Formats: sequence, structure tokens, C-alpha cells
Amino acid sequence: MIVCENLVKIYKANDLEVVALQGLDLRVETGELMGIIGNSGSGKSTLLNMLGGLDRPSAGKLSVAGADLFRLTTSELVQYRLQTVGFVWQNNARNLIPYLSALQNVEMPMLLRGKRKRERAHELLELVGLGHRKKNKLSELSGGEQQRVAIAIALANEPKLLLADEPTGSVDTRTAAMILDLFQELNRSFGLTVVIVTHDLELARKVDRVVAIRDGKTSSELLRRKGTEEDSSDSWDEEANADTHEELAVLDHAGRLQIPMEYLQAIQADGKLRIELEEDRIILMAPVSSIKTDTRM
Ligand SMILES: Nc1ncnc2c1ncn2[C@@H]1O[C@H](COP(=O)(O)OP(=O)(O)OP(=O)(O)O)[C@@H](O)[C@H]1O
Repeated sequence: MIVCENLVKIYKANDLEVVALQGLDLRVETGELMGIIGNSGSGKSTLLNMLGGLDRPSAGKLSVAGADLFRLTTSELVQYRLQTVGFVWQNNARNLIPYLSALQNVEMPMLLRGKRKRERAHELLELVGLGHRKKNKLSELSGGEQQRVAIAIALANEPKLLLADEPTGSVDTRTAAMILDLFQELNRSFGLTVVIVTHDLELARKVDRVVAIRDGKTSSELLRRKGTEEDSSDSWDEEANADTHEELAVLDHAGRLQIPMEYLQAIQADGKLRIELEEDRIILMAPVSSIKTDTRM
């Protein structure tokens, strides 16, 4: 579904250049539910904007659902945004109209596209669990319910890819969990590919894969390994059946990887490392003069 290779994005403001993505590699399969985490300023929103066709990358390769985003003309890019992706933002409610009902809010963007589909709007609100609140004005809904209206709107164009930027950023923990459950359900029931940018570490328990971005590059991945039972909650031996996570460093196309800072500190690495191949493992060590410990990977 998504292929990013060596993706670079440089913002130019006045005479200043900011390299927000520094040769990022990422592949997302159709039907995946995945999360992106990273410190503030690491490039998460920039990546999402590129995937959504809201902005163009500076260099590299980027294709989504078979569309090469470098080659699309401006009008093709508009079509791509309308037909292929759905967006959910942190403060979606700001883009909704408080004095209209949930139903009218969902119908509005359809109307703007020249298609008024009341039945579809009803269906979408049922889908996000707001069937009973359709007639309520937006201002009468809680933050979490408003966010669900926004998700219904994002689904209105039947997107192939749903992009969510901090979708749980302005709601409480319980509502955040409900919103993540909804993404999980949309993914499982309809095979929708979902990419969620978040600081919410609860996410790791709800998605198949979490990719960490550091300094504009993918640095590591947390993969979920299924427990032995589909649903561990019914089992007596919950620990044996629980999902586990495996953390992997990402090796890019040029053989580069980012080593966690704490590992480098542990071996007091400073600028240079010794690399040795020993049977099936590569050993990284501080230079001979300052060896304290070795780190095996
Ligand atoms: N339009 C822009 N013009 C100039 N620089 C920008 C622009 N957008 C982002 N940047 C810079 O690019 C870098 C990456 O920003 P980005 O918003 O992608 O990070 P982020 O990981 O989403 O951060 P946060 O978690 O705080 O939202 C930052 O240094 C940011 O200042």
C-alpha cells in the first residue's frame, strides 16, 4: 500500500532550510493497522502530510495505493486526496459546525462534493457507534463523540488509507481507548489500512506494528506477536497467551541503522565504533583504547 524509499523533505523558510525527513524508508502493507511514534519535531506530521498528498516530498520515492506521488500533477493530487485518503486530526472538532447535528455535519462534506447521501451518513454514524446521537447538535456531544463524528466524515469517501494525526491527543484516557478500539474495528472488519501518529503508548497494545521515527528517519519497529489464543481474556493462563512485542532496529537501504542512545552510552561510544562479525552476529564495541563492554545485536 505504502512504499517510502529514501524520502527527503526539506522546508525552506526565508533563508533557513529544515530537513524534516532525512532519507526515510517505510513500507506498509494493505490492511495493516500501524502506529508511528517519535519525539516532537522528529518528522511524524511531515510524513503524514506527504502520505496524504497535502505536501510534496523533496526527494526519494513515495507511492501509495499504486499512485506515484512524485509524478501526480496538481489536479491529480487533489483527486488522490479526495479518493484515496481519509484524515483524522487531533482537533477535528474545530473543523466541525457546532450548531449542526452530527448527521448534518457528516452530510456537509458530501454536499460540497455534490453528493447528498443521507443513507450513507446514517450508516457512517452507526459504524462509529453514534447511531443514537445522530440528531444531537455537535455542541451537545462529548469530545470523544465529536471525534467519532470526524472519523465518520473521514470515511465518507470510502478511503483506501486512513491517516490519523494524534487522534486521541485532546480526549481523556477512556475515550482515547474507545477511539483506538474503533480504528481496530474498522481495520479488522473492512480491511482498511490505518496509519496513526501518536504519543499514546497504549497504542502499541492495539496495533500490529509501531514504527519509531528519530531525526527524520525510521529508527526501530515494535512488532506484535500474537499470543497462543485469539482472545487471551477467557484463558486461565493469561500470561502464556498474552501478546508479546519484539523490538527491531530498522536497517535502511544503505545498511545504516540507528542505535539506541542508551546502548551507545552504556559502551561509552564516542563518535566511532569497532565492528566485528562473529558467526551469526555483528558485535559493536568502543575502540580498543576505551573498551568497557560490548553490545551484541
Ligand atoms: N511548514 C514548515 N516549515 C518549516 N519547518 C517545518 C514546517 N513543518 C515542520 N517543520 C519542521 O520540520 C521538523 C519536523 O516537524 P514535524 O511537525 O513533522 O514533527 P513531529 O514529529 O510531527 O512533531 P510534533 O510531535 O511536535 O507534532 C521540525 O523541525 C519542524 O520545525
